[in-house]
Amino acid sequence: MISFENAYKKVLDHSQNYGNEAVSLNNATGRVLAENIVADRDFPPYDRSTKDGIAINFKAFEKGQVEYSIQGTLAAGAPQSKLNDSYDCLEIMTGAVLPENTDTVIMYEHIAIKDGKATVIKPPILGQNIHYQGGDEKKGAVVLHKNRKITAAEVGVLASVGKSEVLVKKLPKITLISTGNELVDVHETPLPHQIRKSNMHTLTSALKEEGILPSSLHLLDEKHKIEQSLEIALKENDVLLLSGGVSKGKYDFIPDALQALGVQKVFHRVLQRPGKPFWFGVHKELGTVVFSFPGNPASTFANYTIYFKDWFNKTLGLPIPKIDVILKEDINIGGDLTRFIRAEAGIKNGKLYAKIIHGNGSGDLTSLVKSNGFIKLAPKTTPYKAGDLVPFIAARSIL
Ligand SMILES: Nc1nc2c(c(=O)[nH]1)N[C@H]1C(S)=C(S)[C@@H](COP(=O)(O)OP(=O)(O)OC[C@H]3O[C@@H](n4cnc5c(N)ncnc54)[C@H](O)[C@@H]3O)O[C@H]1N2
Ligand code: MOO
Repeated sequence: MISFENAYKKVLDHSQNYGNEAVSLNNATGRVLAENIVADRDFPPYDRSTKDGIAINFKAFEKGQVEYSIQGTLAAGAPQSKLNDSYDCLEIMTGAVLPENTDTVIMYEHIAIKDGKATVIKPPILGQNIHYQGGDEKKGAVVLHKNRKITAAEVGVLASVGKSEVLVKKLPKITLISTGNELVDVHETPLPHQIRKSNMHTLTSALKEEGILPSSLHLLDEKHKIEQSLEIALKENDVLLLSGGVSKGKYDFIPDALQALGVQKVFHRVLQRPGKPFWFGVHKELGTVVFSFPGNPASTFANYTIYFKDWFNKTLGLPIPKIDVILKEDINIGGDLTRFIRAEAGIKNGKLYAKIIHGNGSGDLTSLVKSNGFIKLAPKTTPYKAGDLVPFIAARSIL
């Protein structure tokens, strides 16, 4: 058995690069940018008015002029115009190009208009209400760096630089595989000795949040059948996520089957709870990465969150989140296992605290919905104390 830290490092060391693909802008949300995005022109591309009002030449005001004849009106979308007489003004709308021979915009609320003349009520400051050309970004500047997750704000920037197609990181092709004769489908009524499959649905839902639509497969505990199906799945996928069949039972065929099919074991069994019998390996020729999680629903979910998500982030070039929380209560874990304890993190007085959610061990799925992640406690013979700072692995948004 290896330590958690060692296992975690080995998993991250096997992060992959699946290359890039172009997607249309409207399909880019949630994907990871694979190219630097450069401003194709200055931002903004011209000196623009930020208010509806009048554009003046400030020198006229400095010389004591408060009443200006209105030369005309400028709408956004009209080409640049010119103020012919420095002692007149032009009405200007928000977003319109500042006319030549003007340098200051006064909003309507600060003037009074009567008989084609505008009278200043509130004295302006030179250059007010103008968003200058290149004030946000100069043409050629990198406005978005690659390895960034595309959200609504990035989509807006991509649209404004004319990117109707965007280069993003390719996502791995994933199949989820559940194992076990005791499992029946969700729509079925289980017999007293059966249970409904939940792991595949949990993982499908988790992967959907990452923009991946996985395939899924169920294997009965039959050695030959397992090998046959795994052989095909290994060839057709980049990643396999399995649940069950990896501990010491008489029907736990998965580790042997994977190795017989050429998947190189990186490790099996980790000094952690839950999720101890985790098996991880890579098929060197095919490049398929195999996460074979213990079947207990809470163990599958914990190991998906702890290992797969960080592997996935690293694979896509995204940062791996690191959060520390303050323990709300004492807890004694002892022993030699790294513990991942379900907890509810929340902010109080600007600080992030974690309340432990007491559950019934790895088989207890219901306590997962009461938590928003796991506190990670390294093996320690003395108790952790309320007030201690410990790492937190978020399984959902914590705010
Ligand atoms: N002698 C030992 N026995 C066990 C050990 C051990 O070290 N020595 N480890 C225990 C730990 S810890 C875990 S975790 C489990 C993991 O067992 P497996 O990975 O072999 O999983 P299964 O036996 O197939 O299933 C365990 C449990 O989870 C239920 N299950 C499985 N798949 C699903 C699914 N898709 N949806 C819902 N529930 C599922 C299954 O019915 C079992 O109840 O081993 C311990 N034993
Ligand atoms: O390692 Mo198991 O996941 O504790 O029940």
